[in-house]
Amino acid sequence: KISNRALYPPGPPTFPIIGNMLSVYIDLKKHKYHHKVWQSWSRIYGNILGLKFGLIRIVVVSGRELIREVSTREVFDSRPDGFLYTMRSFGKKLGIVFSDGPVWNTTRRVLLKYLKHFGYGTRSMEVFIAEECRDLVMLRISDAGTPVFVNQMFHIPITNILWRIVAGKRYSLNDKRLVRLCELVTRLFRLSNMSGGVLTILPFLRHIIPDLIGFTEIKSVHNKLHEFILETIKEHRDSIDINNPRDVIDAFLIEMIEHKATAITEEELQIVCLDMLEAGMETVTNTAIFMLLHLVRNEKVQKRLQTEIDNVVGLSRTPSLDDRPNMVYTEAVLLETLRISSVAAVGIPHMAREDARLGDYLIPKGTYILLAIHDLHNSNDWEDPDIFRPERFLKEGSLIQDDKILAFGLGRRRCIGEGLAKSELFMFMTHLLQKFTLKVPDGDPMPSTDPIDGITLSAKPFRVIFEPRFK
Ligand code: HEM
Repeated sequence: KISNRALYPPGPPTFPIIGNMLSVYIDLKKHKYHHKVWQSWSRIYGNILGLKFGLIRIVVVSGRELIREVSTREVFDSRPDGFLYTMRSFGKKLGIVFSDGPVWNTTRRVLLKYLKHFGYGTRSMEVFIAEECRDLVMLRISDAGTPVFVNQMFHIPITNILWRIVAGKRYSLNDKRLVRLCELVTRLFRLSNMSGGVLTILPFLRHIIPDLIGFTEIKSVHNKLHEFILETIKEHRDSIDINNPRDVIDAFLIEMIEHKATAITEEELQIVCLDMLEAGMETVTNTAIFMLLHLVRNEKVQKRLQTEIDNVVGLSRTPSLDDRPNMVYTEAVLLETLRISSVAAVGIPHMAREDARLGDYLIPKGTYILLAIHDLHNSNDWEDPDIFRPERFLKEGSLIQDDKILAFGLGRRRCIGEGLAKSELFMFMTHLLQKFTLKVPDGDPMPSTDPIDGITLSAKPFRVIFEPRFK
C-alpha cells in the first residue's frame, strides 16, 4: 500500500489546464530538443521529474539505477493510452510496441516465435543482410566520386531485411512506392515526440485546428501505411497455401484460419506489421546515418576501422558476421555511435498500471514514464562525453561490455530488434568501408552532430563522397 504522504514528484510550476505546456514551449526555444528540456529540468528538480499537461502526467526518470528500476518492475510495463499512441491502431492498444497486458504478452511471444521460424537471428538473416549490403555497395560504385545525400540511403535495404521475413518480399533500391513510404515514416517520426505532444494533451483540438497540430498529416501518413499493409495482407490471403507458410504474415493468417477463437484478429496483424515497419526502420537507419556522419568527421577513426577490416577480412572476400568477435574496434565504433547519438532519446514511454512508489514519490496509475537514455549516455559521468572516441570501449585490445549503454532498454519491454540492428550496422559499415573512403565534398560544411528532434532523433541532411579505395 502506498503511504498517503508520498507525493507526486516535483517539477516546474504548472498553470491551470495547460500544466507545463507553456514552460515546454519557452524552454524548447532555448534547448531545441525535448530531451534537453527534460534534462535541464531534471538537473533542477531531481532524477524523478514530475510534469503535468492537462489530465496527462508525465514522469521523466534519469540515471542508470532508476531507469533500470522502472524498466524491470512489472507495475511500470504498460504503455500510454494517449491519443497519439492509439490513433495509429484504430483507437485501441494493439500489436506490440504500444499495447500492454495479455494482448501484448501473447502477441510479442507469438511474433518472436514466427520471426525465428522464418529466419530471424539465423544464418538466413545474414544472407538477407549480405544481399542488401551487396546492392548498396553496387549503387555506391555506380555514383562513386560524386557527392550524394546519404540520409535516405539505408531506408530500403533495412526495410527489405525485415520485410522478407514478415512479408516474403524485397524491393529494388529505387522502388518509387517504397521510397515514398519510407519518406512518410521519416516525416511521421518528426511530426511529434515521445511525450505525445499536443495531440495527446488536448486531443479535441484536432476538431478545431487539425492542420496546425499535425493531425491531418499524421492521419494521412497512417492511412497510406495502412493501405500498403492491407494490400500486402490481401496478396497473402489470395495466394496462401496453409500447408506451406512462406512468412510471418502467412503464419498469422493460418493461425486465424485454424484457431479462430484464440488467434489474433486481422486488425491486430495489421498493427504488428506497422510496428515492424516503424520500429525496425527509422531507428536503425538513423543510427547508421549517424555512424557515417561520425566516420566522415573523424578521419582517424575511419582509418583505424579500415585497417581492422583489411587485417581481419582482407580483400578477397566480403565481411561476415563471423568476423564480429575479431573486430573489436568496429564494435567499439558501433557502441560509441549508440552512446553519443542515442536515437531513442527517451525510449518508448512506459505507463504505471497501478499507483506505485518510486524513490520517495507516488507515481499515480496512468502516469507516462520517459527514460532519459540520451542523458544517461552523454552525462558528465563519461569522460569528455561530447567527443566521439570509440577507444573508451576498449581495454588492452578487448571490448569492455559496458552495461552503461542502455540504447535498447531493459526488462520485459526490451527491444526485440537489438541483435538484428547490431548485425545490420556491423555489416553495412564493414561492407562500405572495405570498398570506400568517406569524404565530405569540397565546399560542403562538416556535417553537424546536432540532430533533428522527433520520435527518434535523426541527422540533418548532409552529403558524402564515396571514394573507391582500390581501382
Ligand atoms: C538501433 C536500433 C534500435 C534502437 C536504438 C531501438 C531501441 C528501442 C527501445 C529503447 C525500445 C523501448 C524499450 C522499452 O520500452 O523500455 C525498443 C522497443 C522495441 N523495438 Fe527497438 N530499437 C532498435 C531497432 C529495432 C529493430 C530493428 C526492430 C525490429 C525488429 C525493433 C523492434 C522493437 C519493438 C517491437 C519494440 C517494442 C517492444 C515491446 O514493447 O515489447 N527495434 N527499441
